[in-house]
Amino acid sequence: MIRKLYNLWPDRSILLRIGALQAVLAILQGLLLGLLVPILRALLQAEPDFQAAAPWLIAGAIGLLLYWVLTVIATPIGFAASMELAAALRHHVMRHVATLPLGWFTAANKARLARAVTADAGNIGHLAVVIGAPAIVSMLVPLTIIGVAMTLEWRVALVFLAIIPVALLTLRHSGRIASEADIELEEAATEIAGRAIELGQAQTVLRAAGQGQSGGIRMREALDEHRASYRRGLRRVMLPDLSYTAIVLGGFIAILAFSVYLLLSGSLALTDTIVLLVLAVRYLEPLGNLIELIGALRAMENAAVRVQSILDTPTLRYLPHAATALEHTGIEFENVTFSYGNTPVLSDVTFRCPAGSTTALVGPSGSGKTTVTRLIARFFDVDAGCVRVGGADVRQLDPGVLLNDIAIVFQEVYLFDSSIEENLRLARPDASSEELNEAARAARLDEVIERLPDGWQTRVGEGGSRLSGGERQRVSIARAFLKQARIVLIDEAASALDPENERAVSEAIARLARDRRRTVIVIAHRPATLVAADQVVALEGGRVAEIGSPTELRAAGGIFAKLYGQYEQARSWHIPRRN
Ligand SMILES: Nc1ncnc2c1ncn2[C@@H]1O[C@H](COP(=O)(O)OP(=O)(O)OP(=O)(O)O)[C@@H](O)[C@H]1O
Repeated sequence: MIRKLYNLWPDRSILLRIGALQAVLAILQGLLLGLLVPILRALLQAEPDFQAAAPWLIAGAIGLLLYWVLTVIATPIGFAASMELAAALRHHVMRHVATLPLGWFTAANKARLARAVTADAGNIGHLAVVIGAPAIVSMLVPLTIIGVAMTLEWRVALVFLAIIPVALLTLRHSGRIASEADIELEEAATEIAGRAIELGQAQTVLRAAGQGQSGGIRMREALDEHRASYRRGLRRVMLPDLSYTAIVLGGFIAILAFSVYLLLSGSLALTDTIVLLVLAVRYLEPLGNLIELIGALRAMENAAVRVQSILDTPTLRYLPHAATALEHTGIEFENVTFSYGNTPVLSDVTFRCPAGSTTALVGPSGSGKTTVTRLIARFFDVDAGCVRVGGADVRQLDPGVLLNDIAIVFQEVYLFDSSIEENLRLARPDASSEELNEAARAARLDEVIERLPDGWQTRVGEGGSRLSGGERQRVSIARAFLKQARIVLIDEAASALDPENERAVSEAIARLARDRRRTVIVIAHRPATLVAADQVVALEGGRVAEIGSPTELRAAGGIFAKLYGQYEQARSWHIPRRN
């Protein structure tokens, strides 16, 4: 896993440089400690021999200087490398999610994504360097010290060596538990982030329903769970951590006891005993640090697993022989079956919208109308059957080709917090001002712009909050005109707009549909839109219940006739009639 991530490093030679530098630093540290042997031997005599110690002291000073210079060089290289890895990871993840089906973007996954590109990528980059360096030091310094101890007293050196396997075994166990605790804690943290996103998105709904507090309760639950898992984690890692510390301390006591025994039995000189004990302290210190390093290493590995799990999410697949242009603008559903996860939504849906026609999609709430439009724009892929646009399976169409020719007018129109002009230009950045004006006129947006304080340059607020729902929809319809899209998918507002917007939006939709160069599919709620359609596809429970012209279906007295009656009734309640 970690190797996979290291492969993402843009310039891997930098890793070799860091590794080599750290190895040199570690060996240098060990050798500097080795210099203690001749120095202490010369100085710890009854008559200290400064002359004998002097060359070793000079060598030590030069070694220390070299150590300092190498550390100064290593620090910025490590910093640059960690930034590079984090940036490469972030780009990689963002490129990947841009190709995922829209269904993937749930609140929980948005939270995972946010953590992956912020904390996780940053930690991986940082820890890769921060752990890498001391890990090399913590391995090489003890090994160098064992080499030095061998030259002094091989039997004590063996005690040094014997500590390693026992320590590593405990370390492995402790690392596994630390890793499990870290995974649990991270899951709780992601849950908090998901709830926070959900809470932000649902504010309007929660407040409107007087449920602002219950939103807070869900958040508090997540926070409590996070705190609890933190405490659980601490309790779980405490015992293995303490055992490891006990082994390291026990190791020192063993070295001390054995060295004193050898001293008392006359086989080890006092100076060598002191040197061995100094070496033992320096030997055990990096071993002691390993417990923290292993925790950080596991945390990094877990972060890498989380990032990798996003990178492993399958992207939309493209069938071979990609079509590079639409032959016509007809749309066909052939035995389409689709579910969101395990929830079946469409079953065996078949219908055809000839090029240039207008099709009204009707059906009770939840019957799958919006899903039909999403499948045409390939926000999701069908489970079975086939959706064809311009004669080609949408999975064969280059995404650019498909979306260039499709404009979508959603019920809830999202606008960016910039000017009306910029929001419109999204549809065609190179449009001339004449084309912008024409699109605005066609969508009856010109009347709205005239009223706004700064006209075209008026900022619309986040999500378009400074415009009414109907006005936002007019912007969206103007985008469709401007884009000159040959296929338009419209989700007509189900709730009644104010009379002025109602008329303007209906007129604009009718104008879009009148142009026979366009194929229009409209999820229709207004009797006027329904009557103007060439055909009606009525869905019920995810199946096609009726297909025919509006007149035929009204006469047939089925589901369409019933819905038509309901819509008419609803209109008569909501729209004040003027006589
Ligand atoms: N992203 C999603 N994930 C899971 N289920 C979904 C998702 N979107 C819609 N559904 C479910 O799929 C079913 C069909 O939804 P769809 O929005 O297509 O119906 P609709 O006919 O357009 O409804 P409405 O008229 O209320 O907008 C519903 O039961 C809905 O809850």
